[in-house]
Amino acid sequence: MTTRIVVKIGSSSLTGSEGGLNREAIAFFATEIAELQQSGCEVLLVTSGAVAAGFRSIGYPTRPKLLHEKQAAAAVGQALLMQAYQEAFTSHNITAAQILLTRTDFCSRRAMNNAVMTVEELLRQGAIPVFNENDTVSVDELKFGDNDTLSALVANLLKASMLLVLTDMDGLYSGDPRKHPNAVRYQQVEEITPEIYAIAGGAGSSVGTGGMRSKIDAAKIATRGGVPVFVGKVSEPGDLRIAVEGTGRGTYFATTSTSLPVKKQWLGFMSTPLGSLHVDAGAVEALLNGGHSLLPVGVKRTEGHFHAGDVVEVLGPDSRLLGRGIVNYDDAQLRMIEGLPSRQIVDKLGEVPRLEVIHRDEWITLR
Ligand SMILES: Nc1ncnc2c1ncn2[C@@H]1O[C@H](COP(=O)(O)OP(=O)(O)O)[C@@H](O)[C@H]1O
Ligand SMILES: N[C@@H](CCC(=O)OP(=O)(O)O)C(=O)O
Repeated sequence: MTTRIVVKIGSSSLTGSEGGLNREAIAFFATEIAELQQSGCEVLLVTSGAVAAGFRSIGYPTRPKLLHEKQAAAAVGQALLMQAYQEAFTSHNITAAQILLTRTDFCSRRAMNNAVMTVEELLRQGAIPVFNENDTVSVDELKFGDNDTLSALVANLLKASMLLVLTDMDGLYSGDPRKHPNAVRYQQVEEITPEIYAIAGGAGSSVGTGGMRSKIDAAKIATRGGVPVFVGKVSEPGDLRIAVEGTGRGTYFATTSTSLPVKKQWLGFMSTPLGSLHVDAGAVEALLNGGHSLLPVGVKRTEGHFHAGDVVEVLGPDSRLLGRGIVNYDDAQLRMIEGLPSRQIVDKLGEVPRLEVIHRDEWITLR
């Protein structure tokens, strides 16, 4: 079986604080990827850098912060970024193909399947699919923002053997090394616990977006989907291959013992929840430890507008997220039966197809 590798390159590896593209860096990564491809791997690239590449050309002195300015910069920069990759890959006789995605593309199973088929065809033809978020059309509240999450979703969707998240730091440290010079590096993370989240900080450079925190988010999504992850630095010839082989300069995240089926991956990481249900302590116990369905009796409050079959998120009494599920009632029905024992549901609503608010088979724990 061919080894399928997703490589994500962050803005911090491609540009400096003054913006513009570091063409030497792009040529270096293209050479590393070409060598991996020549050794028989299929490589998919997820690259940031559109905003960083474009902001100076369009007249902004520093990386813009406002959405419409970032979108304008990305409209200029994405073309420059792609042109630079095309040139760099052409010198290795490789064709690069651009794929721009938004979060909403992942909400539609049809759009998603279509994207998968296109990518499979590109790989069959020996091309390198080059992904980025479609920054110019993404609306703020639905943006990935950084590309770490996007790279994890791509890795899961395309059933990659490994995800490599390349950045300017050689892995996860016990604190941001820019602020804690004595921090120590983790070579291997077996499980992403709240302690791991606690040590991961935000972006270190003025061009990066997500920092280590969003890389941990990405690692969680990918490892739960069965894809092991490397987060680290690739800067010397041969480093990418070494990272794939397991001795790279960075941190390796092991896959979880049971990987999620595609439907639950979609539910947990790709769907867009349309409402929130606040539940009581008994429901928390039933969902997290009992493997039970959520019943109306445990629901305290319903927020948002949704229909039966939509995805909602569920929050505990402390307002912390517990997970997501497919809801069996619309929001107006649910408000009528919040807190009621199951025997009273029929009195309120008449016969209902399913008594549970969320069935256990249509639930994913995200805590
Ligand atoms: N615990 C940590 N270990 C390592 N790096 C960290 C940690 N917390 C925060 N960071 C920061 O995360 C940065 C990498 O993320 P980011 O700037 O978003 O890069 P990229 O553009 O490559 O995605 C590092 O430069 C570092 O300053
Ligand atoms: N889609 C954006 C990504 C923004 C960004 O900085 O992301 P990252 O460097 O991966 O934290 C771009 O191309 O500029």
